[in-house]
Amino acid sequence: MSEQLDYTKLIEQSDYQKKMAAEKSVELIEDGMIIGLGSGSTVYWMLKRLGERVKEGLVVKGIPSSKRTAGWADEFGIPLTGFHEAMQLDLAIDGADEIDGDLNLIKGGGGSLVREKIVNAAANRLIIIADKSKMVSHLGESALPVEVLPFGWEITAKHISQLGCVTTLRKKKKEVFISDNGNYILDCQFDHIADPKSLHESLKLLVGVVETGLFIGMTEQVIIGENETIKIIYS
Ligand SMILES: O=C(CO)[C@H](O)[C@H](O)COP(=O)(O)O
Repeated sequence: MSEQLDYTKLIEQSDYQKKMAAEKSVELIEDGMIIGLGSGSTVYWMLKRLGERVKEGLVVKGIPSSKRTAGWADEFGIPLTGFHEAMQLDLAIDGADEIDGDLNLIKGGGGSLVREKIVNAAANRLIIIADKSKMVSHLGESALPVEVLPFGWEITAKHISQLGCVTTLRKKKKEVFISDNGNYILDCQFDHIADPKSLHESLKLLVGVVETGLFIGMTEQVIIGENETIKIIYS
């Protein structure tokens, strides 16, 4: 019974930290900006707060990095646009699964890594929001998501595993998970990612690989919710 209670408390605590970091990030949004809208549960809180500011009169447009984010933005009244209207974004705000000391990231836990990378790369500044559990000394504690074409995914998985990992085809409710782009995700568990940049480059050379969840040298600032406080880390 007490174990059950502790577990519930932990969930609530990490959610609270995500909300604090997310709300802090919305302070960086100014009138007239085009914003890259990331994906995930931390971004949910950012969208909720941004929606409140839009209702108060803030004029912004967002480019969503997933269908789910587009749905939430709609729900909160945040106007959306696309790259046909804006090729350069003022700011992107996104979550992460792991963040190392150089602010390199693993992303794609929610399966939106390709669109997230396109949106984040088009932004002048990338702000990452997270709870403190996401900070790691080295990337690779959790599996690295890699989006691959469905055709021949088995052979792509074999080539990826030859780089020194165990690959698992992502499933959701026993069905193969399909990304917003109609592709598969391979979750690749390495012992330790010693050199994230060269791993990313090696993966990108493999036919069938669409994109990796390694986001190297893109982050300007990380906002971490830590218990009752906020920690900001600059690159
Ligand atoms: O990369 C992502 C989705 O593809 C998310 O940003 C990442 O998984 C973090 O999610 P959460 O905020 O729910 O912890």
